[in-house]
Parts: sequence; structure tokens; C-alpha cells
Amino acid sequence: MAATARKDPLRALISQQRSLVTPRQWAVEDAARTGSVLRLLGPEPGEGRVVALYAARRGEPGTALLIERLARDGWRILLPLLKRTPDWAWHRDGDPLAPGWAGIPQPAGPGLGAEAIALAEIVVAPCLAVGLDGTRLGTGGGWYDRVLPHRKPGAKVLVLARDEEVFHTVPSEPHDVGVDIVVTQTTVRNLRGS
Ligand SMILES: Nc1nc2c(c(=O)[nH]1)N(C=O)[C@@H](CNc1ccc(C(=O)N[C@@H](CCC(=O)O)C(=O)O)cc1)CN2
Ligand SMILES: Nc1ncnc2c1ncn2[C@@H]1O[C@H](COP(=O)(O)OP(=O)(O)OP(=O)(O)O)[C@@H](O)[C@H]1O
Repeated sequence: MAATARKDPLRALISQQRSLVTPRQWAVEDAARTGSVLRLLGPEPGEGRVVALYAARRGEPGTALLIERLARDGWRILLPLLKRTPDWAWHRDGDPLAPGWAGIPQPAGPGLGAEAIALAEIVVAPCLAVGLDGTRLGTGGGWYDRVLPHRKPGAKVLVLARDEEVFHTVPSEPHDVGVDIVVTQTTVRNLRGS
């Protein structure tokens, strides 16, 4: 079966599993993933360093606490603007986020263009599933596959996932962009030995 046809059943399975996770369980897991990412980025303040994150909606590995902590540590934060064509806007500590496409929180703007991702040294991307070979299964819009090629050379792509969403490999197509780091509630994996 073609990869594209194998993606949807896996998306449905993971979405079903995620729908069974209680708010309490999300909070515990999110706290663990947040701690791991903060440790990975190092103890010193970000001081103007740039990270591109996603603003999670309910039912995705959370980023609210991570965004808050990074902003307070001085990191400059890029968040997606939820148009079909990828775009980014700055998010400053305390700025309100309003629900956009599919209820995902988004900053007010202005849009900086897809290429703004090139400012970031690390990109925290959403996934539904991830392979230890670096394959990533997203929600199906191709948004990250279109924007990640604009990232700075050497910028790491990190995904947040649940333990049961990590496989040896997941269905992928030539346009799919690989992942460097996988953070779950129990593990941090550097996939490219860097
Ligand atoms: N939390 C989270 N953020 C994320 C993603 C995600 O999966 N989860 N994305 C994962 O890829 C990207 C968003 N993907 C998108 C895919 C399609 C459209 C879209 O079709 N927008 C319409 C309607 C806009 C509206 O209603 O305001 C359009 O532009 O016509 C928007 C965003 C980036 N941010
Ligand atoms: N670089 C690209 N340029 C144009 N179209 C693309 C590109 N990457 C992906 N697409 C298109 O986007 C659609 C969805 O791709 P795919 O199923 O890989 O999304 P995804 O990786 O799950 O989603 P996302 O990247 O938003 O998390 C496909 O029809 C694909 O052809």
C-alpha cells in the first residue's frame, strides 16, 4: 500500500489513543516533556536566541508551559500563523493567543513570512507519530513539510510525542522532512547522533 494510504489509519489510531488520555495524565506528561526540553536547551538564559514552537491545542502534547518558561528565560519565540501557507509571528511573554484554525491558539501577528523559521536554532514541531529513523507523521496538511526546508542549516527539529507514538519507522513520502530529536514523557532521543 502506498505510504499516503497507510498514513491515515495510523493517524486515526493515535487520535483515538489521545482521546483517552485524561487531563491529569496530559498534565503529568507535559510537565515531564517540558522539563526535558528545558534541560536540553541548557541552564543559561536564552537571551535573544530564537526557538520556533507550535502552540498545542487540547489533545496534543502540550506546549503552554514550555512557551511560558522559554519566554521568561529570554528566548525569542516564533509561533505558527494558521494559514494553509505557512507563516510565523513573534510571541512575547504574556501576549494573548486567540483560537484560530481547528481551535489552535495563535498569536495576533503580524506575519513574518515562512522564511522567518530560518531565525530559529531549534524547531519544536507537532507529530502524531514518529519513527526512530527520523520519519514523522503529522496531521496531514503538509504545513511543516513546506516550512521546514527554510530552516537554518544545522537547526534541529524536535518533536514532542507520547511513548506509544514512537515506532521504528512510520509511513513517509519523499517530501517528508526528518526529525532530529524525539522527546516523550520518559525519554529524550537524539536520532542523528549529534
Ligand atoms: N498545534 C498545532 N499547531 C500547528 C499544527 C498542528 O498540527 N498543531 N500544524 C500542523 O501542520 C500547522 C497548522 N496547519 C494548518 C493546516 C491548514 C490550515 C488551513 O487550511 N487554513 C485555512 C483556514 C484558515 C482559518 O480558518 O482561519 C486557510 O488558510 O484557508 C491551517 C493550518 C502549524 N501549527
Ligand atoms: N514541500 C511541499 N510542497 C508542496 N506540497 C507538499 C509539500 N510537503 C507536503 N505537501 C503536501 O501536503 C499534503 C500532506 O502531506 P503529509 O501527509 O506529509 O502531511 P504531514 O507531514 O502529516 O502534515 P504537517 O507537515 O502539516 O504536520 C500532501 O498532499 C503533500 O503532497
